[in-house]
Amino acid sequence: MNPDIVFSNAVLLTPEEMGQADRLTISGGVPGIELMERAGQAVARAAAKMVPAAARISILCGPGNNGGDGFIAARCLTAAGHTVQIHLLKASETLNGDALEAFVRMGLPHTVVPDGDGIAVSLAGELERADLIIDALFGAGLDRPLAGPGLALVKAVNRSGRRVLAVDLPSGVNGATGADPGAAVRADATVTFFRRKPGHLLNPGRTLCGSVTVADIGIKAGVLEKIGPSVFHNIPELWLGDWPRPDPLGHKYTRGHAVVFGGPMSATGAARLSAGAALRAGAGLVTLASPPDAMMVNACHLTAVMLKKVPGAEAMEELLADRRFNTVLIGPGYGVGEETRAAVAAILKQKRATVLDADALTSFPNHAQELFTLIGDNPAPVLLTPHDGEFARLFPDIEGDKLVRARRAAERSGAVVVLKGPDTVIAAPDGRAAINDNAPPFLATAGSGDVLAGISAGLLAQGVPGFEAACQAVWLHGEAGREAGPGLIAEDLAPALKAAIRALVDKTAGG
Ligand SMILES: NC(=O)C1=CN([C@@H]2O[C@H](COP(=O)(O)OP(=O)(O)OC[C@H]3O[C@@H](n4cnc5c(N)ncnc54)[C@H](O)[C@@H]3O)[C@@H](O)[C@H]2O)[C@@H](O)CC1
Ligand SMILES: Nc1ncnc2c1ncn2[C@@H]1O[C@H](COP(=O)(O)OP(=O)(O)O)[C@@H](O)[C@H]1O
Ligand SMILES: [K+]
Repeated sequence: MNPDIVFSNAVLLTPEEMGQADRLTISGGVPGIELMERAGQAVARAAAKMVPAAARISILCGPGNNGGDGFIAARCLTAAGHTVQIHLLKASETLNGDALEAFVRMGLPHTVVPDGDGIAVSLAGELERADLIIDALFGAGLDRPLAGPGLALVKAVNRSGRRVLAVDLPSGVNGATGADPGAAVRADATVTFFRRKPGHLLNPGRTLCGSVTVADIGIKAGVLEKIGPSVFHNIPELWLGDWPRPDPLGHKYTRGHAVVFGGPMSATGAARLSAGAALRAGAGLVTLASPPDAMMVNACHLTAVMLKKVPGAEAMEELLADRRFNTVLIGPGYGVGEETRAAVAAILKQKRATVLDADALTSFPNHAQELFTLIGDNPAPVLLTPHDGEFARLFPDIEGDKLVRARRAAERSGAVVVLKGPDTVIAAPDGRAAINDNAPPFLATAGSGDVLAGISAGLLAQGVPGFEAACQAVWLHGEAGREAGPGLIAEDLAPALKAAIRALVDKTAGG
């Protein structure tokens, strides 16, 4: 990975790390109120784009700096000719620091939400008539589930059915995990500052944010050197430097040869999907190794993918002795049980780049440590691509949010773990992690995961390092899903991959 990535827009910061960026900037000579001014002005600009001229805007302000951003936005929007109603969750006497300064600078009339578990009918009515509600209740400082008037206000906002702009995060969403313990605001748009947080990408946070924009508030990227971020947004910027560009003087063997081990006659489709995707992802050659009974059906369906008959363990070892097969994929449609465990062990002992998916994961619940030892002894990259169910079987004691679970699993197994779903997390044993957000829900279709495993193998075959190959594969899978669009089935993904790769290569003009 390019070391400059820690300064890039792909960086994600936890609320604590964002606080550190804030403190480093302030100690570097930029007053906190200046950061808050820029943040509040960015919120006002975003709000102005969401409403007509002379609109009615209700701004809900919490007791901390999130509320401070709200006061600045209120001042700017009033100056721009909008009618702004300001509601404080706590009396202004409780404000301090930059938020108090922002309140004083605002100098506009406001009301304080009375204590209790409900809100006044008049406030609920006002929210229902607003052209826009700005949620500046809680952001990075949320440290417990909402309760009392804060909770009542959030519920009223969601009941109002009006457009909502959240400041930094929808109130109630945990910036580090995306969790919404209790309740949270459902926003149409969110303006955050400097860099995104994991909670903007992990569900349910991502859905609650609506569209996210990141405003520059004058924090310099240089502060990131001290913070040392390790969690990233899975965007091309993160891994473009490792994108495998074919050597103009090369040949098919210089692009790698992936072998996919397929299942018996009754379950051949999954491995074929993987093999086709590996070829589309750029592997120079792909061989589908099948048991004898599956040869005919595979032969009837395949053209560019090559076939090899593998009647048993001995034949498998013979095939793997050929070092030109530089990447192995096993699992899709392979079958669950002891034979699969033995096959996986034989593969990992060959110390090749390896992708273990589906049945290759499901075969190990009571033998997980055995698997992790084999992975630890293999210096080549190993990718595990579980969905939540497969993950729970392999790592039954690992709990927590998705980011924490994927990172712990990677650390324990020594593999790159791709924990799949709408917000797939890719985690490396060295602590790096990336969160993906480009996958459309149409990807939840039979065989879609087999395609992802195949793309991963195709990239590993071209020599891409494990973490980067997994990130590239997950992103391309998402792009292929968007390209194929509604109504897609897994067979559509490999052809759509061509357009996704073309768009990527055109963008980088790197060929
Ligand atoms: N770089 C930065 O860190 C910047 C931060 N800014 C704003 O500052 C915000 C963070 O400010 P704060 O750290 O003051 O945090 P918040 O304003 O998000 O909330 C903190 C306050 O809310 C209370 N609180 C937390 N959870 C609660 C709950 N569930 N119920 C009731 N009260 C609760 C806390 O005790 C504290 O008083 C960011 O979200 C952003 O909007 C901006 O002003 C610009 C710069
Ligand atoms: N709601 C969703 N939104 C986006 N992507 C999804 C969603 N649900 C599943 N996916 C993706 O679809 C793929 C499904 O893989 P998997 O569960 O292994 O299915 P299969 O075994 O049928 O191939 C994964 O890459 C996953 O991230
Ligand atoms: K907020």
